[in-house]
Amino acid sequence: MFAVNGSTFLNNSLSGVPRVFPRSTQRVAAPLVVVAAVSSNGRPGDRNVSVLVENTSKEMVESATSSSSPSAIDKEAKSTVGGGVEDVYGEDSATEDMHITPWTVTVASGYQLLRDPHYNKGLAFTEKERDAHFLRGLLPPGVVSQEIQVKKMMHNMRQYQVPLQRYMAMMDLQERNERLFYKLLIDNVEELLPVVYTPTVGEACQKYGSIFRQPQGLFISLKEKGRILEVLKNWPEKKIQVIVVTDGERILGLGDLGCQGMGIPVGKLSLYSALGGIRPSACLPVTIDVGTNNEKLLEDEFYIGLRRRRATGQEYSELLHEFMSAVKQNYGEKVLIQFEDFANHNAFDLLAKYGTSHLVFNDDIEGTASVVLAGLIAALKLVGGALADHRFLFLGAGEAGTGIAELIALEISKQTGAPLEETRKKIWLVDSKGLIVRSRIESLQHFKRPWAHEHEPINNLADAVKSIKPTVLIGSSGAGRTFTKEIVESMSSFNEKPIILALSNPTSQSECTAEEAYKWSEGRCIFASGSPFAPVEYNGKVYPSGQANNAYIFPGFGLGLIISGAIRVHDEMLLVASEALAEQVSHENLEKGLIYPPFSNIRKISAQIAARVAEKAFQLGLATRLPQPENLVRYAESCMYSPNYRTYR
Ligand SMILES: NC(=O)C1=CN([C@@H]2O[C@H](COP(=O)(O)OP(=O)(O)OC[C@H]3O[C@@H](n4cnc5c(N)ncnc54)[C@H](OP(=O)(O)O)[C@@H]3O)[C@@H](O)[C@H]2O)C=CC1
Ligand SMILES: CC(=O)C(=O)O
Ligand SMILES: [Mg+2]
Repeated sequence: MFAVNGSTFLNNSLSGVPRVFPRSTQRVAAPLVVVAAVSSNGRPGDRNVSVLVENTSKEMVESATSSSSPSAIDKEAKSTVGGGVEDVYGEDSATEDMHITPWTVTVASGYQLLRDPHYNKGLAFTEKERDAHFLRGLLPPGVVSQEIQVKKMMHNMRQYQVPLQRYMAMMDLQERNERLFYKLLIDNVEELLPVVYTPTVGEACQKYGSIFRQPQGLFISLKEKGRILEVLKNWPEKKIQVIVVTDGERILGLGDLGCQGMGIPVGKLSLYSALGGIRPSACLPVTIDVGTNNEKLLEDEFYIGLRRRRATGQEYSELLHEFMSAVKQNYGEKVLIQFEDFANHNAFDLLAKYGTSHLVFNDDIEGTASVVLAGLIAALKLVGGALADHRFLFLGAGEAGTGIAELIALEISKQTGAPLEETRKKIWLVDSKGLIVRSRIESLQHFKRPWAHEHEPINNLADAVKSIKPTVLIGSSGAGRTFTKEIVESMSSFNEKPIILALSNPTSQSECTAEEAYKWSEGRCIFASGSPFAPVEYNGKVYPSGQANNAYIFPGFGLGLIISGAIRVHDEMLLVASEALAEQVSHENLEKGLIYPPFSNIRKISAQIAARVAEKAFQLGLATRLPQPENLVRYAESCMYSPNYRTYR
């Protein structure tokens, strides 16, 4: 760490680039707005705001609207008045040739309240609320609790045989009754995670155009170049804390899905709220549409995005730069921007470029690294030895593969004191052309070069396994069924307990299934996968397997950044997040062969991760939420969003 011009540089970064940050940013509480008024510039986003009726008196509405009411418009103007009888706000007194602002100030009551997903409670509105909020007659007379609503929804969900129908039912619920959606997801996380997240979200993105009903998130396309700040202001929520952004070029292991990648930021942010307790209103899903190279989508009449091939080079980077600048201008220094499912030829560069000026996190590179390191730390309790005693082989040398590799090397270096260049030598990667070796260095992308060790060329994984004899085999290729019987048997021939992680998503792209891994290793392997597999029965024994997915990390990681008011991400935070997650793996989990804790406990786990990340932010001088809270775990828990209904006056 070193200081230049009042900024501190941390020269230790997964992206290989020092992260830089100013030291003196203070947290400033935003004023509480009770009644939203029509803005003087007539922006729709500022204008059409619903507030609960109990907060609003007639005088407040009048005073809030008077400054910009069209009654202030020059009444001397000629021409006819086109609106008939003058309305209460004076809008109709504007003559036909005048420009007017089409604004409304409404209270969320009656019919509108039932259609506002933030406030709607459906049949759970009490008798008193039905009276106070003009709901009489708009609902059937029965009153039910939120618990009964959850029970009914789960009953209905289980009737659907097709996963995509469940996904659509969940999205409909999110659009209709947000709190019920989150209550359902939190209380049934293990059952519903595969619906709103991988694998089903993958299929949803592939078919996004045909299942599209209501837009979710913010779409920023090349058409909006030069106006991105304006577009951000169209989003109805103002206090954004986390943005998940994709350009749709590498959606899970499914490739370029263009604008239809929107399912991913929407899904990830649902997990931010359900698993990490970030308020839904503070979350903003964004898809940047620069076109797609997916010919099938370009020809699909239901495709929702720009019908052009992807912008690259300057056209691409200018749009991204405008977006990054607009975000900072609109939301300030402490909004977390999570890059998700960008192709690797952009992902590493974006992380390096904006890591020094924004609070950015690449989930595929950094979140995945942290979750896999956690699983490996836990697995050591089953296989023995220290990390440094193991040999690692990856199939896939992209974002996930090289990100994980770098964090493992960093952890070994931290534990042993050996230089990073040395610890990297324990790690080998195979890409589509074979083992990454020194003789290939000239043709390698920059993020692969640190892994080009001395070795004769090998062009396939099976031979690489035989030659390297890894103790840990990690699949991060996006290529399904690539861990063959021969490969798993080979791993099992020189390891008593081979560690095999098939990280690729969705299930169709998994390098092998749980059943294959346990069967081919005769029940000896320690297995986890990116998408979930049901427990496997082999030789009379049941083997449950864990989910090695960054969903364990990013919600708690983001919470930690937010509650500490962190202004930059640092690799040390990834390491402590891994340690915190590994500590949550119990003896009972390990006895079953599980190297991750169950998701059912995830909010408590996220609070632990958040506390450690926040603590690290304070230690590094990156936190701005001062003074530091005494008990960070309790503080993290107290900050978490609860989906329980609120009582309306
Ligand atoms: N479980 C989790 O939490 C996460 C899982 N993932 C999953 O990991 C997968 C990869 O993601 P990411 O790293 O971002 O993707 P990238 O495109 O960055 O990297 C893919 C890598 O796999 C290599 N590859 C592709 N096909 C083959 C093949 N048949 N044989 C050998 N190597 C191959 C590519 O080789 P080349 O470079 O030569 O083209 C490249 O090195 C995806 O399926 C994604 O869903 C990603 C993030 C998190
Ligand atoms: C899990 C995830 O981020 C991915 O597969 O891309
Ligand atoms: Mg991803």
